[in-house]
Order: sequence, then C-alpha cells, then structure tokens
Amino acid sequence: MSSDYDLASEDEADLIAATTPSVDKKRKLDDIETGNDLTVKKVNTGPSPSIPLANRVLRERFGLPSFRLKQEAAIARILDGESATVVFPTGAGKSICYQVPAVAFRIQDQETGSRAPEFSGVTLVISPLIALMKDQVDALLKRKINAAVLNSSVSRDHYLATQEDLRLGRLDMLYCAPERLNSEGFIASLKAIPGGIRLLAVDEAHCISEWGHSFRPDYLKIARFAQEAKVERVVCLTATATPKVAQDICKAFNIPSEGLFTTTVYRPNLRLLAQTSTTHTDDVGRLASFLTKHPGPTIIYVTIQKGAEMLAGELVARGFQARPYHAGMNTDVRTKTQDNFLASGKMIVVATIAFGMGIDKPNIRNVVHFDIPSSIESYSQQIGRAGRDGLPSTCLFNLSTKDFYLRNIFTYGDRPSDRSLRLLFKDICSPERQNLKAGDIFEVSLYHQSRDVDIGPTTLGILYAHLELHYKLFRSAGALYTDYKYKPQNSRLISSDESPSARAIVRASVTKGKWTQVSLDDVATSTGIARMDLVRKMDEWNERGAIELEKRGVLNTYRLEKPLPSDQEEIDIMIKELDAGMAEKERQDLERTTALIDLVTDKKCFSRSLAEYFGESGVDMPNECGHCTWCETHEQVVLPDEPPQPPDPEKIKRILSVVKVRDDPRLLAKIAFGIKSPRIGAMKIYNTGVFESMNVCDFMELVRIFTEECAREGGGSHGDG
Ligand SMILES: Nc1ncnc2c1ncn2[C@@H]1O[C@H](COP(=O)(O)OP(=O)(O)OP(=O)(O)O)[C@@H](O)[C@H]1O
Repeated sequence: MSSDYDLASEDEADLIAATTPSVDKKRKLDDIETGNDLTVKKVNTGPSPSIPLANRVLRERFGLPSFRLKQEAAIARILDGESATVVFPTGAGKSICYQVPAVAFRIQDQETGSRAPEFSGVTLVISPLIALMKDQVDALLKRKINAAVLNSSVSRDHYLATQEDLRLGRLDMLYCAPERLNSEGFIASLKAIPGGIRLLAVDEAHCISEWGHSFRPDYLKIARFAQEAKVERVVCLTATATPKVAQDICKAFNIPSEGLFTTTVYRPNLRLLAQTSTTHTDDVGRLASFLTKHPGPTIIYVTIQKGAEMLAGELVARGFQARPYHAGMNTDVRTKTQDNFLASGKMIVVATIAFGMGIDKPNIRNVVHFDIPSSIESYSQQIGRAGRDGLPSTCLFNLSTKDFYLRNIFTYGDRPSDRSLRLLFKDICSPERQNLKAGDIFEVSLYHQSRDVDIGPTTLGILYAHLELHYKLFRSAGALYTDYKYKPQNSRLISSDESPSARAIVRASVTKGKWTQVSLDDVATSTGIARMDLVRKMDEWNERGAIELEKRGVLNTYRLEKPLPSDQEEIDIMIKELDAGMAEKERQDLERTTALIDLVTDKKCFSRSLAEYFGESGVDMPNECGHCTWCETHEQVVLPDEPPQPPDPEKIKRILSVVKVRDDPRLLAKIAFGIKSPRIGAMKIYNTGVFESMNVCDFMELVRIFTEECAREGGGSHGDG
C-alpha cells in the first residue's frame, strides 16, 4: 500500500523532503567548528541569570508587568536548561510558562553568542484542544511572535509557509495535537528542524497518567517521542494533579521533585455548597429557586447530552435565559452559544463536559453540578471557572443517588469482556497477517473492529496503546481516509486546472446523484501519481471553493516492530494482563466516585478536603473556610440510603429465555443493568422489556450470577439472541 497517509500526516513527506539534509549537516558542522554543545547545562546554584531576561520578555513582548504564582521560578528553570512540571489552577497563566521561554531562547542565544538565529530551535506545544491552539497562535501572531499550528484543517498555503519557516529556523513555536505524533512523517520532520526542539510543552499533562481521570493513550507516546527526538527539555502543564498524578508526569519525563511547581487550589471567593436528593426530589424546582437567588452568568454541568437539552428546555419554560451545549450539537450553534455566553451578564449554559475548556470569562457567578461529575479533578477544574474576577461566586453540587446509576453505566460499560478481548486478538493476529515481518505495515478500521469485537472506541484505543508501548508489537503509523466524494461548486476552476493530478481526478470521477465519487487508490495505481498529490489537489480545490469535499472511512495503519504472536499461550498471557489492567481501571473509576461523595458528605470543611486531596497540607488556608455547606451549617450532608436490590430470579430467567447468548456473562449482565453495546444493539432486544430490567441491582452481582448460569449451560454461543 501507499505510505502517503493523508489524515494525520498527509503533508509530512513534503516537509521531510524540504528539510534538506544539508541544513542538518550544517548544524553539526557548525557545532563542531565552534565547539558548541547544543545541550544546555545547569549553570549555578544562586538566583538564575535567566530571571532578568524572562521579565524583560514578559514586559516587552507580552505586555504584562510581572509574573504571578510560581511562573518566574518555573520559567527560569526552563531557561537554565531543565525540565519542569507546572500545576496551576485554570486561568492562572500556564501558557506564559512556555511562551516566554519560546521567545527568550533566541535572545538568550544572541546575547551569549551561542547559536546563530536559525539554530535557536523551536518550542513544540502539544495540546488536545485544537480550537484553543488556533486562538493562542492568533494572539501570539498579533504580538509578532512567530507561531504556527499544524493540524489536518490548516490550508495548503498555511502548511507550506509553516514548512518553510520550520526549515529556515524562523519559527519560535509550533502547536499540534498529540495524535500528530502517530505520524511517522511528522516525527521525521521534527527531528530535522535546525536547532532541534528546544522545549516540548505538554498541555493537559494529567492525560498522561493511567491513574488520572482523563487518561489519553496518545499521551503515553509523548514521553517516548521526547526521548527519540532528543528534545532538550520539557514542561508539563496541568490544572489538576493529585500527588500521584504529578508523580506519574514527572516520572515519565525524568523531572526531579525540585522541578515540580504547584500552587494551591483554594479559592477564597468560591462558596462551595452541596445538597443531596432522592428519586422523589423536585431537582429542577430546587435549581430554579437557587438560580433566582443567585443571578449572573452560570454554567450547569450535566452528564449526558439529552440531559443538557431537557434541563435547558425546562429552565427556559420557567423564564430563564438558558441554552444547552454539548458535543452532539452543530458547530455553528455551539459557537454562537459560547459567544453569547461570553458577552452575557445573565445567561445560563446547561452543558456536558464539552463546555468550558479554555473559556476565559471572568464573571461566571455560579457553577452548578446538576449531575455528579466523574471525579474530584473534574469537579475542581469545573468550579475553577467560577469567579475568576475574584468576586464572590457560588458552586452548587447536587448529589443524587440516581446519578450513580449513570456513572456505573460508564464505568462498567468500558471494561471489555473476556470474549471481546479474545476476539480482538483473533482479529489482530489473523492468519493473513501471520506472514508479516518487522517493518511491514498493516491496516485496521478501528471503527469496524470496535463493532466486531464489541469494545468501545476509547477502550480500544487504550488497548492498542498497551500493545504498542508495553508489548512493543507495533507502532502507529498514521491514518488515511478511504472514501472521497465531492460536489463541484465552481466548474471553471476545476476545468482550468491543467495539473496532472487535476486531470487524472476529473477523468476518474463518476457522478452519482448530487455527489461525484473518485477512488484515489485506483487513480494512483493507474496513473502512477502519488496518492498524496491527489489528496492535496482535492484539499486545495476544497479550500479554494471549487468543490465541497467529503472524506470518509478512516483506516489506522501500524508498522510492526516484530511478527504478530501466533502462540496461543503467549496471547493468553497478554489477554490476562490486559484484563487485569482493565479491572484495575474499573476499580479506580469506582473509587473516584466514592472519593467525590466522601468529599461532600464528610464532617469537614469542603475547601480543606479539596486542598488535601490535591496533596496540600492546608497550612496556607484557614482551618475552616467559612463558605462551604459544612462551615456554614456544621450539619453533615447525608446521602439517602438507597442500597442496590438483590437480583430477581424471575427476571434472570426471563433474560436467559429471551437472550440465547451463553459465551459472555458480562454481556448478559450489561443487558440486565442497561448498558448498550454494538452486539446488544444487533440483538434488537431494547424493546423486549429485558434490557435495563435490573438497573437497581449491583452490576458485579449480576456478572457473578450470569457467570454461574453460563457455566451451568456449558458456555459457548447459542446464537445472538
Ligand atoms: N503574570 C501575569 N500577569 C497578568 N496576567 C497574566 C499573567 N500570566 C498570565 N496572565 C493572563 O491570564 C490569563 C489566563 O492565562 P492562560 O490561558 O495561560 O491560563 P491557563 O492556566 O493556561 O488556563 P487553562 O487551564 O484554562 O488553560 C491570560 O489572559 C493571560 O494573559
């Protein structure tokens, strides 16, 4: 197959070609001639000589008078050549910690005469938030700081300009998403930058921790990349890290304890309230009276998209200016809601966690958790959006027993069954792949595989990351789209394009109804034109408005590091280990919910408990904050006792009569509890009355009972329902 991956790395091959070997050679030759050692050494033990430079850059280039929190200490450490981890609350100013060094390196080099400007290297910023990267880059460009973002949505002109800037060592900062590091071409291009990667900034660094609340498998690959690309130093940034997570981050990048800069999570202007409710409580009525008593811009967090729509509707019906916001909504509507909220003095946004990242609105007066958040970290991050102007603001936590059911659905739904893990290995190590050698590439549609083996996409991503990083079976080598279709918008632009790619695409295009289809693989094979050039041509037409383009069918590609295992014993061990890892993850997820409940139901100041959870000794804050439910009332918030019901034998029988599957006890438990999955969907049993028929029971108890039932009936599938 072609190695021109057009999703994550469509343009990297160009970049490598453009980054001429002579530049790299020159760097080395110059270094030898001048005796320069490009690695930076820690110089002294007194106050850092970099502090005046850092302050100058802050004032002159960023227009800010002075540093706050531990910004100065962290930046000085970075400029002195060491790595750092920065844990500051949201909005505290983490970005400055890599933006100031990124600009200061060039000045430092000039002043010390250590490097020519084109060898000052680049600061690479890895951030999962694509929209925010663009905003940051725009703000930097306004300050005449040479920054760029590389993602799949940048235009061809922008891409080529960035490529040229990188090649000539003119760029101070480059932003990209972590997925980008899956692209072999991109990594090769970064390794060839003259001056190298001076600083690697890892934003939302808590995603690296498998113990963390929002682990992202691609983050695990950043540390490997840092080593392989020989980045000079690293700064990891996050708003929320427990001591364990901070330790994980530091360990991954070999950052010693003196490189960890944390500040308190205690916010004296936030009033932290908590209340509990039962299934019979009028939650909306209570919320409405809270909102009447506490006017001002408000974010209300809920767990699911439908919940956001429904609650916003109910609030509108009660006369509030409320709007829903979630990832399932149209981008234009979302942008409009966000813009209106930013400008408003009273609007309420009812949102899933999709809302709030990077929102820098100073006067948010209330943050309400209508449903239970996923962890103390999420809670802390979300309440951190209130009262950034320092004025009194209220955070209300509504704790309802019915929320636990939803949280359990997420937690138990994530863990794959033994059958699913076996199917996954059967699929990956299929007979047709047994002849592949180290260095060969194989392709997988993770979308289809997720459905076939009945494992959710997020969990599948985690399993692939383990196979890549722990078992070193393969490396992700990027992704490509399989299907291209377009609607011509400006036929003149297309017909006047005389390039070989354009001619070949037009010749092979077939119009079916509104859409024109073209198989880029076929065109590449029949004409010998590189697939990448064809992809680029289609993107270019799309950008110039000549066509409306639609790309579909993502194929992930992996390069083998060794032949895939064929020995069943070896595979069994891997399955066992992966299952143990998943069980541990499940345990931690359950623990996170318990920790959150304990926080607000304890006989203790909430603010203090929160600070202690994040490892603070609490010496910098009063024993009692005076503005949380405990401190205000000294009455414990009590969670109504609604224990799980024992499983009803009649309902068990009914499930076993409707569903004939006996090869997957966990699947039967999911049906009883009400957890959806592709395999359950295919059984068409959602309306038979058995699905979710035992949602008041303990899930693990259901797994135990169905495991016994399946063993009694001898295991093995009797069909899919
Ligand atoms: N030393 C400072 N003095 C004054 N303002 C500052 C300082 N440092 C940062 N800021 C400002 O604080 C605001 C928030 O900064 P930034 O976006 O870096 O926060 P953050 O910690 O990255 O937040 P988040 O966790 O939401 O990403 C910005 O407007 C920034 O200009």
